[in-house]
Amino acid sequence: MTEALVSIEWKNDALILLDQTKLPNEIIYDRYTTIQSVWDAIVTMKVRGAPAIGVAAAYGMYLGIQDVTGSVSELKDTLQKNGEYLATSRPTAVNLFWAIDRMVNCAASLDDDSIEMMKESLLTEAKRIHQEDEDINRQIGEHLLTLLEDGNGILTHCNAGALATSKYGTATSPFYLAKEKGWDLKVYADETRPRLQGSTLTALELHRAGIDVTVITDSMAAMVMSQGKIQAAIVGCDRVAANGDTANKIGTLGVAILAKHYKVPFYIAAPTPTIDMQTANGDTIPIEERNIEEIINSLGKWTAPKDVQAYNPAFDVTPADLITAIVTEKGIVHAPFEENLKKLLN
Ligand SMILES: CSC[C@@H](O)[C@@H](O)C(=O)COP(=O)(O)O
Repeated sequence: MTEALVSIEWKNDALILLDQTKLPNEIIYDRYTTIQSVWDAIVTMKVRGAPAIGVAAAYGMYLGIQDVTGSVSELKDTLQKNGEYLATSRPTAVNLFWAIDRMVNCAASLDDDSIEMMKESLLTEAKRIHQEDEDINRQIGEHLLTLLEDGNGILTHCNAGALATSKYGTATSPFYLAKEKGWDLKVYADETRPRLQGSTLTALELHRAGIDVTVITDSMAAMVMSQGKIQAAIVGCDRVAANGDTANKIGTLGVAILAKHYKVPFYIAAPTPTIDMQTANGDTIPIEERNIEEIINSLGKWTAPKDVQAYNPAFDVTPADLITAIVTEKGIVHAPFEENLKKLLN
């Protein structure tokens, strides 16, 4: 077991981010002191994963008001504008917009404070968002663990791990907690084309934690399920719509369809900030499309003709009827999701 990697930290008045694009080969931490650099880190996926994007955005909002010295209303206007700017970084993970709103609403609730006090309160709010994420993940893990048994094989896709969050991860949280209990879970990590978050990140963090992890290519998931090696599939999410339809990393939908075929329960690990009751269903979740070079030139060389057409949606939507349960920090939600999510959030 090697020391756990911390992907996001606030230290000496700066945001410290582990550059996830360099993993697993290099462990490089960069220091961020401007909102523009935080925006860039989100766009280039140096920080990625819905909760980590939200936490980074909250600190980015704080960094963006450092030069404001005028009135309280000037500070609020700047915060609003900065929120609109950060919101252009990535479209799918609702945690980004949720964290921006939290910071704007925090400022709105501080009418009478001096500008310095407001800045202080906004830093406290960003730190609270950061700490809450850690607490939420542990609780999600405890709920997920009640659905598993010692010795189970679990398939996961992408990285909904400690690297994508403050600690524990969401989908990976039960793996860490099972380890604390002395259970032996066997985790299969889909490599997750095209950016390989499963092999570069999930395999790395679980391997460092001494958790039994096996990397497979995405196209092997059907085979391992057909061999009876998988007792549950657990994935994270970038946005859960009001009816339970869930956007997550491209390839998740395929895993859900396979799970249904092989009668394997398919669980979404969902922190409540990732549940978006304003979006009625999956049809209106904005799906990010990324540069096609991620597909045709991502392995250090061209893997297709340079000028060929390619299509690179970064997320897909799993319809609610393929989901066995949505596991949140507040409890486990089953169908009918719309009704039960409303009850959970009230
Ligand atoms: C706890 S992270 C949940 C999701 O954000 C994760 O599964 C995922 O799809 C991440 O996508 P990414 O494009 O790497 O940001």
